[in-house]
Amino acid sequence: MKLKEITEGKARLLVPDPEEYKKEEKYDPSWAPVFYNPRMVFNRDVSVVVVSALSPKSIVDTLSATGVRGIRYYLESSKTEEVLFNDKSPNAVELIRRNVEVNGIENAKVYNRDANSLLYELKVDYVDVDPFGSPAPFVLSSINATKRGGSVAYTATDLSPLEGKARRSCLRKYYVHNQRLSFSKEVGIRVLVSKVVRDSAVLERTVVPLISFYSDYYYRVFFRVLGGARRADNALEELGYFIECQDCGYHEGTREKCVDKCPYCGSKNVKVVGPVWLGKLVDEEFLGKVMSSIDKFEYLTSFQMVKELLTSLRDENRFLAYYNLDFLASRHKMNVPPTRGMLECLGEATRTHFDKKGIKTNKKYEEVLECLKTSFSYNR
Ligand SMILES: C[S@@+](CC[C@H](N)C(=O)[O-])C[C@H]1O[C@@H](n2cnc3c(N)ncnc32)[C@H](O)[C@@H]1O
Ligand SMILES: [Zn+2]
Repeated sequence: MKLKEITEGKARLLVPDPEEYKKEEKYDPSWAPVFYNPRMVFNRDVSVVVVSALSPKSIVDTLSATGVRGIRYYLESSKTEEVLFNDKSPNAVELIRRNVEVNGIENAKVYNRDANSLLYELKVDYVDVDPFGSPAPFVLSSINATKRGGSVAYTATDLSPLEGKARRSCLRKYYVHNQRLSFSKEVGIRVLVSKVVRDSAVLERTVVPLISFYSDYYYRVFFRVLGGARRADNALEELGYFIECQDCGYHEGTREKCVDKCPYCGSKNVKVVGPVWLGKLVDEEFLGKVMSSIDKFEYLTSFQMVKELLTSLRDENRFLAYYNLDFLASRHKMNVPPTRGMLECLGEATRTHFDKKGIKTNKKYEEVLECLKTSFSYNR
Protein backbone atom coordinates (compact mmCIF):
# COMPACT_ATOMS: atom_id res chain seq x y z
CA MET A 1 0.00 0.00 0.00
CA LYS A 2 1.38 3.44 -0.97
CA LEU A 3 1.07 5.70 2.06
CA LYS A 4 1.27 9.37 2.81
CA GLU A 5 1.75 11.03 6.19
CA ILE A 6 -0.78 13.66 7.19
CA THR A 7 -1.86 15.36 10.40
CA GLU A 8 -5.40 15.65 11.62
CA GLY A 9 -6.08 17.33 14.95
CA LYS A 10 -3.20 16.20 17.16
CA ALA A 11 -2.74 12.90 15.33
CA ARG A 12 -0.01 12.01 12.83
CA LEU A 13 -1.48 9.52 10.43
CA LEU A 14 -0.36 7.26 7.65
CA VAL A 15 -3.16 7.10 5.09
CA PRO A 16 -3.37 5.71 1.53
CA ASP A 17 -1.78 8.19 -0.89
CA PRO A 18 -4.68 9.52 -3.03
CA GLU A 19 -2.30 10.07 -5.99
CA GLU A 20 -1.77 6.31 -6.20
CA TYR A 21 -5.45 5.37 -6.32
CA LYS A 22 -6.86 7.96 -8.72
CA LYS A 23 -8.93 6.92 -11.72
CA GLU A 24 -8.92 9.35 -14.65
CA GLU A 25 -7.71 12.15 -12.37
CA LYS A 26 -10.57 11.57 -9.93
CA TYR A 27 -10.30 10.18 -6.43
CA ASP A 28 -12.82 8.53 -4.17
CA PRO A 29 -11.65 7.33 -0.73
CA SER A 30 -13.43 3.99 -1.28
CA TRP A 31 -10.99 3.17 -4.13
CA ALA A 32 -8.02 2.94 -1.74
CA PRO A 33 -7.23 -0.29 0.19
CA VAL A 34 -8.07 1.49 3.46
CA PHE A 35 -10.72 4.17 3.82
CA TYR A 36 -9.75 7.70 4.84
CA ASN A 37 -12.05 10.59 3.96
CA PRO A 38 -10.83 14.18 4.54
CA ARG A 39 -14.43 15.37 4.10
CA MET A 40 -15.19 13.76 7.47
CA VAL A 41 -12.73 15.91 9.44
CA PHE A 42 -15.57 18.09 10.73
CA ASN A 43 -17.44 14.99 11.94
CA ARG A 44 -14.30 13.84 13.76
CA ASP A 45 -13.57 17.31 15.18
CA VAL A 46 -17.07 17.54 16.68
CA SER A 47 -16.69 13.98 17.96
CA VAL A 48 -13.39 14.80 19.69
CA VAL A 49 -15.08 17.73 21.47
CA VAL A 50 -18.11 15.65 22.51
CA VAL A 51 -16.11 12.61 23.62
CA SER A 52 -13.97 14.92 25.74
CA ALA A 53 -17.11 15.92 27.69
CA LEU A 54 -18.09 12.25 28.03
CA SER A 55 -14.59 11.32 29.34
CA PRO A 56 -14.97 7.56 28.88
CA LYS A 57 -12.46 5.20 30.48
CA SER A 58 -12.84 2.61 27.72
CA ILE A 59 -13.57 3.19 24.03
CA VAL A 60 -14.20 0.94 21.06
CA ASP A 61 -13.66 2.38 17.60
CA THR A 62 -15.75 -0.36 16.00
CA LEU A 63 -15.12 0.37 12.31
CA SER A 64 -11.70 1.96 12.51
CA ALA A 65 -10.25 1.93 8.94
CA THR A 66 -7.02 3.94 9.60
CA GLY A 67 -7.71 4.16 13.36
CA VAL A 68 -8.09 7.94 13.14
CA ARG A 69 -11.02 8.21 15.55
CA GLY A 70 -9.70 6.06 18.38
CA ILE A 71 -6.30 7.74 18.07
CA ARG A 72 -7.76 11.22 18.15
CA TYR A 73 -10.02 10.43 21.12
CA TYR A 74 -6.99 9.16 23.03
CA LEU A 75 -4.79 12.15 22.15
CA GLU A 76 -7.36 14.94 22.26
CA SER A 77 -10.41 13.90 24.26
CA SER A 78 -9.22 12.03 27.29
CA LYS A 79 -6.35 9.70 28.01
CA THR A 80 -8.56 6.69 28.27
CA GLU A 81 -7.46 3.55 30.07
CA GLU A 82 -8.29 1.38 27.10
CA VAL A 83 -8.81 2.05 23.38
CA LEU A 84 -10.00 -0.84 21.24
CA PHE A 85 -9.74 -0.67 17.45
CA ASN A 86 -11.45 -3.00 15.03
CA ASP A 87 -11.81 -3.54 11.31
CA LYS A 88 -12.65 -6.62 9.29
CA SER A 89 -10.14 -5.62 6.61
CA PRO A 90 -6.61 -7.01 7.17
CA ASN A 91 -5.15 -4.00 5.29
CA ALA A 92 -6.90 -1.67 7.72
CA VAL A 93 -5.66 -3.60 10.73
CA GLU A 94 -2.07 -3.42 9.49
CA LEU A 95 -2.40 0.34 9.08
CA ILE A 96 -4.12 0.80 12.47
CA ARG A 97 -1.17 -0.99 14.12
CA ARG A 98 1.30 1.39 12.46
CA ASN A 99 -0.76 4.46 13.31
CA VAL A 100 -1.18 3.39 16.91
CA GLU A 101 2.60 3.05 17.16
CA VAL A 102 3.37 6.37 15.42
CA ASN A 103 1.11 8.13 17.92
CA GLY A 104 2.44 6.30 20.96
CA ILE A 105 -0.96 4.98 22.07
CA GLU A 106 -0.52 2.82 25.10
CA ASN A 107 -3.29 0.43 26.11
CA ALA A 108 -4.43 -0.11 22.51
CA LYS A 109 -5.92 -3.40 21.38
CA VAL A 110 -6.42 -4.00 17.69
CA TYR A 111 -8.97 -6.55 16.47
CA ASN A 112 -9.56 -8.00 13.01
CA ARG A 113 -13.14 -9.12 13.58
CA ASP A 114 -16.64 -8.74 12.30
CA ALA A 115 -17.94 -5.73 14.27
CA ASN A 116 -21.17 -7.39 15.43
CA SER A 117 -19.56 -10.53 16.80
CA LEU A 118 -16.88 -8.48 18.59
CA LEU A 119 -19.41 -6.09 20.11
CA TYR A 120 -21.33 -8.96 21.72
CA GLU A 121 -18.16 -9.79 23.68
CA LEU A 122 -17.50 -6.28 25.00
CA LYS A 123 -18.73 -3.84 27.65
CA VAL A 124 -17.20 -0.37 27.31
CA ASP A 125 -17.99 3.23 28.22
CA TYR A 126 -18.11 4.60 24.70
CA VAL A 127 -18.84 2.85 21.39
CA ASP A 128 -18.19 4.63 18.10
CA VAL A 129 -20.00 3.34 15.01
CA ASP A 130 -18.90 5.01 11.78
CA PRO A 131 -19.91 2.72 8.91
CA PHE A 132 -20.25 2.97 5.15
CA GLY A 133 -23.90 3.98 4.70
CA SER A 134 -26.35 2.83 7.35
CA PRO A 135 -25.50 2.09 11.00
CA ALA A 136 -28.71 0.01 11.31
CA PRO A 137 -26.96 -3.41 11.21
CA PHE A 138 -24.83 -2.38 14.21
CA VAL A 139 -27.42 -0.79 16.50
CA LEU A 140 -28.41 -3.78 18.67
CA SER A 141 -24.84 -5.01 19.17
CA SER A 142 -23.49 -1.54 19.95
CA ILE A 143 -26.21 -0.80 22.52
CA ASN A 144 -25.47 -4.18 24.06
CA ALA A 145 -21.73 -3.34 24.22
CA THR A 146 -22.29 -0.01 26.00
CA LYS A 147 -22.16 -0.04 29.79
CA ARG A 148 -25.19 1.44 31.56
CA GLY A 149 -24.61 5.16 31.81
CA GLY A 150 -22.13 4.96 28.92
CA SER A 151 -22.52 6.43 25.44
CA VAL A 152 -22.70 5.41 21.83
CA ALA A 153 -22.42 7.42 18.61
CA TYR A 154 -23.55 6.67 15.07
CA THR A 155 -22.74 8.21 11.73
CA ALA A 156 -25.28 7.62 8.95
CA THR A 157 -24.46 8.52 5.36
CA ASP A 158 -27.49 6.77 3.85
CA LEU A 159 -29.48 9.96 3.42
CA SER A 160 -31.62 8.59 0.63
CA PRO A 161 -33.67 6.22 2.85
CA LEU A 162 -33.50 8.50 5.88
CA GLU A 163 -34.79 11.53 3.97
CA GLY A 164 -37.58 9.57 2.35
CA LYS A 165 -36.26 9.19 -1.22
CA ALA A 166 -35.54 5.44 -1.02
CA ARG A 167 -38.75 4.52 0.77
CA ARG A 168 -38.48 0.74 0.65
CA SER A 169 -34.91 0.86 1.88
CA CYS A 170 -36.06 3.05 4.78
CA LEU A 171 -38.70 0.47 5.69
CA ARG A 172 -36.14 -2.36 5.53
CA LYS A 173 -33.38 -0.65 7.51
CA TYR A 174 -35.35 1.53 9.92
CA TYR A 175 -38.88 0.14 9.77
CA VAL A 176 -40.22 3.64 9.17
CA HIS A 177 -42.82 4.51 6.52
CA ASN A 178 -41.08 7.48 5.01
CA GLN A 179 -41.62 9.89 2.12
CA ARG A 180 -40.28 13.23 0.95
CA LEU A 181 -41.43 16.17 3.06
CA SER A 182 -40.32 19.79 2.88
CA PHE A 183 -38.39 19.31 6.15
CA SER A 184 -36.95 15.87 5.39
CA LYS A 185 -33.44 16.93 6.48
CA GLU A 186 -34.76 16.93 10.04
CA VAL A 187 -37.10 13.97 9.55
CA GLY A 188 -34.04 11.87 8.57
CA ILE A 189 -32.31 12.28 11.90
CA ARG A 190 -35.58 11.60 13.73
CA VAL A 191 -35.95 8.35 11.74
CA LEU A 192 -32.46 7.31 12.87
CA VAL A 193 -33.17 8.17 16.54
CA SER A 194 -36.47 6.28 16.32
CA LYS A 195 -34.62 3.15 15.16
CA VAL A 196 -32.07 3.38 17.99
CA VAL A 197 -34.81 3.95 20.60
CA ARG A 198 -36.80 0.92 19.34
CA ASP A 199 -33.75 -1.39 19.16
CA SER A 200 -32.68 -0.31 22.67
CA ALA A 201 -36.15 -1.15 23.98
CA VAL A 202 -35.68 -4.72 22.73
CA LEU A 203 -32.76 -4.97 25.17
CA GLU A 204 -34.78 -3.28 27.95
CA ARG A 205 -32.57 -0.27 27.67
CA THR A 206 -33.09 3.23 26.48
CA VAL A 207 -31.12 5.99 24.83
CA VAL A 208 -31.18 9.72 25.39
CA PRO A 209 -29.96 11.84 22.46
CA LEU A 210 -27.11 14.05 23.73
CA ILE A 211 -26.04 15.77 20.52
CA SER A 212 -27.57 15.18 17.08
CA PHE A 213 -26.63 17.01 13.90
CA TYR A 214 -26.62 17.00 10.14
CA SER A 215 -23.69 18.13 8.03
CA ASP A 216 -22.69 17.93 4.38
CA TYR A 217 -23.87 14.41 3.52
CA TYR A 218 -24.32 12.63 6.85
CA TYR A 219 -26.02 12.55 10.24
CA ARG A 220 -24.21 12.06 13.52
CA VAL A 221 -25.96 11.26 16.82
CA PHE A 222 -24.47 10.72 20.29
CA PHE A 223 -26.62 8.92 22.87
CA ARG A 224 -26.44 8.17 26.58
CA VAL A 225 -27.43 4.55 27.20
CA LEU A 226 -29.56 3.83 30.27
CA GLY A 227 -31.02 0.62 31.63
CA GLY A 228 -34.57 -0.34 32.61
CA ALA A 229 -37.76 -1.52 30.93
CA ARG A 230 -39.79 1.40 32.38
CA ARG A 231 -37.40 3.95 30.86
CA ALA A 232 -37.60 2.08 27.55
CA ASP A 233 -41.42 2.29 27.68
CA ASN A 234 -41.26 6.02 28.37
CA ALA A 235 -38.93 6.61 25.43
CA LEU A 236 -41.27 4.69 23.11
CA GLU A 237 -44.00 7.14 24.16
CA GLU A 238 -41.98 9.86 22.46
CA LEU A 239 -42.30 8.25 19.06
CA GLY A 240 -44.98 9.48 16.71
CA TYR A 241 -45.72 10.70 13.19
CA PHE A 242 -45.18 13.78 11.08
CA ILE A 243 -47.99 14.94 8.86
CA GLU A 244 -47.56 17.53 6.14
CA CYS A 245 -50.33 19.04 4.05
CA GLN A 246 -49.29 19.29 0.41
CA ASP A 247 -51.87 22.02 -0.25
CA CYS A 248 -51.42 24.57 2.55
CA GLY A 249 -47.96 23.52 3.86
CA TYR A 250 -49.13 22.91 7.44
CA HIS A 251 -47.19 20.30 9.38
CA GLU A 252 -47.16 18.86 12.87
CA GLY A 253 -45.80 16.05 14.97
CA THR A 254 -48.56 13.84 16.35
CA ARG A 255 -49.08 10.55 18.19
CA GLU A 256 -51.98 9.90 15.81
CA LYS A 257 -51.14 7.52 12.94
CA CYS A 258 -54.39 7.68 11.00
CA VAL A 259 -54.63 11.30 9.89
CA ASP A 260 -56.57 11.53 6.65
CA LYS A 261 -57.08 15.26 6.36
CA CYS A 262 -55.19 18.45 7.14
CA PRO A 263 -56.14 19.80 10.60
CA TYR A 264 -55.59 23.33 9.24
CA CYS A 265 -57.28 23.46 5.81
CA GLY A 266 -59.13 20.13 5.61
CA SER A 267 -57.34 18.97 2.44
CA LYS A 268 -56.97 15.19 1.97
CA ASN A 269 -53.64 15.76 0.26
CA VAL A 270 -51.65 14.89 3.38
CA LYS A 271 -48.44 12.89 3.78
CA VAL A 272 -47.81 10.85 6.94
CA VAL A 273 -44.36 9.61 8.02
CA GLY A 274 -43.33 7.50 10.99
CA PRO A 275 -42.71 6.25 13.57
CA VAL A 276 -40.21 9.07 14.16
CA TRP A 277 -38.65 10.50 17.31
CA LEU A 278 -40.62 13.57 18.45
CA GLY A 279 -38.52 14.21 21.56
CA LYS A 280 -35.47 16.46 22.00
CA LEU A 281 -32.48 15.98 19.73
CA VAL A 282 -30.08 17.59 22.20
CA ASP A 283 -29.63 17.28 25.95
CA GLU A 284 -29.20 20.90 27.00
CA GLU A 285 -27.31 20.16 30.21
CA PHE A 286 -24.81 18.02 28.33
CA LEU A 287 -24.51 20.60 25.55
CA GLY A 288 -23.76 23.22 28.22
CA LYS A 289 -20.94 21.03 29.50
CA VAL A 290 -19.53 20.64 25.98
CA MET A 291 -19.70 24.39 25.34
CA SER A 292 -18.11 25.31 28.65
CA SER A 293 -14.86 23.58 27.71
CA ILE A 294 -14.85 24.41 24.02
CA ASP A 295 -11.95 26.87 24.24
CA LYS A 296 -9.39 24.15 24.72
CA PHE A 297 -10.13 23.07 21.15
CA GLU A 298 -9.08 26.32 19.52
CA TYR A 299 -6.38 24.43 17.58
CA LEU A 300 -9.02 22.58 15.50
CA THR A 301 -9.17 23.75 11.89
CA SER A 302 -12.96 23.76 12.11
CA PHE A 303 -13.10 25.38 15.57
CA GLN A 304 -15.39 28.26 14.47
CA MET A 305 -17.69 25.89 12.61
CA VAL A 306 -17.94 23.59 15.63
CA LYS A 307 -18.86 26.55 17.84
CA GLU A 308 -21.46 27.77 15.36
CA LEU A 309 -22.98 24.31 15.12
CA LEU A 310 -23.24 23.95 18.91
CA THR A 311 -24.82 27.40 19.23
CA SER A 312 -27.32 26.57 16.53
CA LEU A 313 -28.19 23.24 18.18
CA ARG A 314 -28.80 25.04 21.47
CA ASP A 315 -31.05 27.66 19.84
CA GLU A 316 -33.16 25.28 17.81
CA ASN A 317 -33.61 22.55 20.39
CA ARG A 318 -36.79 24.08 21.83
CA PHE A 319 -38.66 23.75 18.52
CA LEU A 320 -39.90 20.70 16.65
CA ALA A 321 -39.51 20.52 12.85
CA TYR A 322 -38.70 23.57 10.73
CA TYR A 323 -40.64 25.20 7.91
CA ASN A 324 -38.92 25.40 4.54
CA LEU A 325 -39.70 28.88 3.22
CA ASP A 326 -39.49 27.90 -0.47
CA PHE A 327 -42.12 25.20 0.10
CA LEU A 328 -44.42 27.45 2.13
CA ALA A 329 -44.22 30.26 -0.41
CA SER A 330 -44.90 27.88 -3.30
CA ARG A 331 -48.01 26.47 -1.55
CA HIS A 332 -49.36 30.01 -1.24
CA LYS A 333 -48.19 31.20 -4.68
CA MET A 334 -46.04 33.90 -3.15
CA ASN A 335 -42.48 35.09 -3.54
CA VAL A 336 -40.06 33.48 -1.08
CA PRO A 337 -39.95 35.74 2.00
CA PRO A 338 -36.65 37.01 3.46
CA THR A 339 -35.56 34.73 6.31
CA ARG A 340 -34.55 37.68 8.52
CA GLY A 341 -37.95 39.28 8.01
CA MET A 342 -39.70 36.05 8.94
CA LEU A 343 -37.61 35.71 12.09
CA GLU A 344 -38.26 39.30 13.14
CA CYS A 345 -41.96 39.02 12.42
CA LEU A 346 -42.35 35.76 14.37
CA GLY A 347 -40.14 36.81 17.29
CA GLU A 348 -40.08 33.42 18.93
CA ALA A 349 -38.20 31.72 16.06
CA THR A 350 -34.75 30.69 14.88
CA ARG A 351 -32.82 29.46 11.86
CA THR A 352 -31.90 25.80 11.67
CA HIS A 353 -28.62 24.07 10.80
CA PHE A 354 -30.63 21.51 8.80
CA ASP A 355 -31.62 23.89 6.02
CA LYS A 356 -30.55 27.41 4.96
CA LYS A 357 -34.12 28.09 3.86
CA GLY A 358 -35.58 26.75 7.11
CA ILE A 359 -36.98 28.47 10.17
CA LYS A 360 -38.18 26.99 13.42
CA THR A 361 -40.90 28.50 15.53
CA ASN A 362 -43.59 27.51 17.99
CA LYS A 363 -45.97 30.21 16.80
CA LYS A 364 -49.37 29.11 15.51
CA TYR A 365 -49.62 28.32 11.80
CA GLU A 366 -51.92 31.33 11.26
CA GLU A 367 -49.14 33.59 12.48
CA VAL A 368 -46.57 31.89 10.25
CA LEU A 369 -48.82 32.55 7.25
CA GLU A 370 -49.41 36.14 8.37
CA CYS A 371 -45.65 36.68 8.55
CA LEU A 372 -45.26 35.11 5.12
CA LYS A 373 -47.22 38.11 3.82
CA THR A 374 -45.74 40.87 5.97
CA SER A 375 -42.09 39.81 6.32
CA PHE A 376 -41.13 41.66 3.13
CA SER A 377 -41.51 44.97 4.92
CA TYR A 378 -38.94 44.13 7.64
CA ASN A 379 -35.36 45.46 7.31
CA ARG A 380 -33.18 43.01 5.43
C1 LIG B 1 -16.47 4.39 6.73
S1 LIG B 1 -15.13 3.34 7.14
C2 LIG B 1 -14.62 3.89 8.73
C3 LIG B 1 -13.98 5.24 8.72
C4 LIG B 1 -13.31 5.65 10.00
N1 LIG B 1 -14.14 5.43 11.18
C5 LIG B 1 -12.87 7.10 9.90
O1 LIG B 1 -13.35 7.96 10.69
O2 LIG B 1 -12.05 7.40 9.01
C6 LIG B 1 -15.89 1.81 7.51
C7 LIG B 1 -14.91 0.68 7.86
O3 LIG B 1 -15.68 -0.41 8.36
C8 LIG B 1 -15.08 -1.62 7.95
N2 LIG B 1 -16.17 -2.62 8.02
C9 LIG B 1 -17.28 -2.70 7.24
N3 LIG B 1 -18.10 -3.68 7.68
C10 LIG B 1 -17.50 -4.21 8.78
C11 LIG B 1 -17.86 -5.25 9.69
N4 LIG B 1 -19.00 -5.92 9.56
N5 LIG B 1 -17.01 -5.52 10.72
C12 LIG B 1 -15.85 -4.84 10.86
N6 LIG B 1 -15.44 -3.86 10.02
C13 LIG B 1 -16.26 -3.54 8.99
C14 LIG B 1 -14.55 -1.33 6.56
O4 LIG B 1 -13.48 -2.21 6.26
C15 LIG B 1 -14.10 0.14 6.69
O5 LIG B 1 -12.73 0.22 7.00
ZN1 LIG C 1 -53.68 22.02 4.73
